[in-house]
Amino acid sequence: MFSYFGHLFLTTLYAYFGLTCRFIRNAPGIRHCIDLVNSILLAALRTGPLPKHVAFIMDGNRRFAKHKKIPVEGGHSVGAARLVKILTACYNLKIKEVSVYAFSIENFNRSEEEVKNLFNLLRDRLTTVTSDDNQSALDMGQIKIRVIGNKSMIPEDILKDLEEIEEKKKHYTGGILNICAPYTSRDEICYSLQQITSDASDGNIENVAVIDSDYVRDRFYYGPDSAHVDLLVRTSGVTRLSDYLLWQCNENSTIHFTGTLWPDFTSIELLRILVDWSFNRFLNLDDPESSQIFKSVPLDTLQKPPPLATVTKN
Ligand SMILES: CC(C)=CCC/C(C)=C/CC/C(C)=C/COP(=O)(O)OP(=O)(O)O
Repeated sequence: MFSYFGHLFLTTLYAYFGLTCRFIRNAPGIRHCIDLVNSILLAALRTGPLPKHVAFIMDGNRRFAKHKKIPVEGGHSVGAARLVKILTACYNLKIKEVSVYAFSIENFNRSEEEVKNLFNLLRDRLTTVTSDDNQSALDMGQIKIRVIGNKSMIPEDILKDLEEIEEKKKHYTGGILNICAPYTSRDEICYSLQQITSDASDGNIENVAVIDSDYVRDRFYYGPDSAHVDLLVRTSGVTRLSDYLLWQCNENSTIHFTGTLWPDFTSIELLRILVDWSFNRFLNLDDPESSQIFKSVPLDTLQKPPPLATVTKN
């Protein structure tokens, strides 16, 4: 119960904080107060349930660029800077694993120039945030970086640099950042099937019954080390999954769509989403067993079908 009221308090504090910020955040000297309230909020949020694995579909970079009348690559660049801020917030909250849809296989249909710019941006940003003198949250938090997807589609020079970064960070245990590029779930499932067929033709499968869901998952680009996704956030008002993490989202995953364009997506908005998630998880609203505690009528009596003997046919 204490925790329940703690969460109520947190939500109220958050609403107040969010409202105040909007009006006063540019006033001189106010930054310190905001940072202080922010750390109190983070500490309070950490006392409740939090997702272990959060994924983002970072959508809306080009529309942002169009609104701001800047070139498309400017939109992607602001988007990448925003990602670093969001990752910092996630790792400060001790969220163990974050996945981002940095490049869908479908994105190869964009102009050659945009594709080239996106890969360069990916390489350059990652090199900067992981360089030894950068002191970013990613490095300070000992975050392992993994490039997840069909690596054979990545230009050779970029792949070489990305693999160097992966190699340098592979022993880190503070958290995981999965950069999905070039990725689609269907491609990942096909990849797993190819591995399984190859296992079979090598004579390594004696009984087909060994091919269960863990066996299929272990042969994904993601590999066996990943947790299922607890929370998937898509920005920009588009309500599609775009072939992202179809297997990794299970029956308990929450999908959150927000109208905010990715470059405008702030850690405050992420906090609000996490408060909602945490609150729902605390009340366990999706779980009929535990939600009975909060309802006066037990759920099973609400939906009970009539006994078979009383059903009459006309
Ligand atoms: C370090 C690192 C991982 C950097 C990633 C950079 C980044 C933010 C990539 C996202 C690219 C992308 C295709 C965004 C979708 O918006 P869109 O281009 O589809 O925009 P739209 O929805 O307005 O058309």
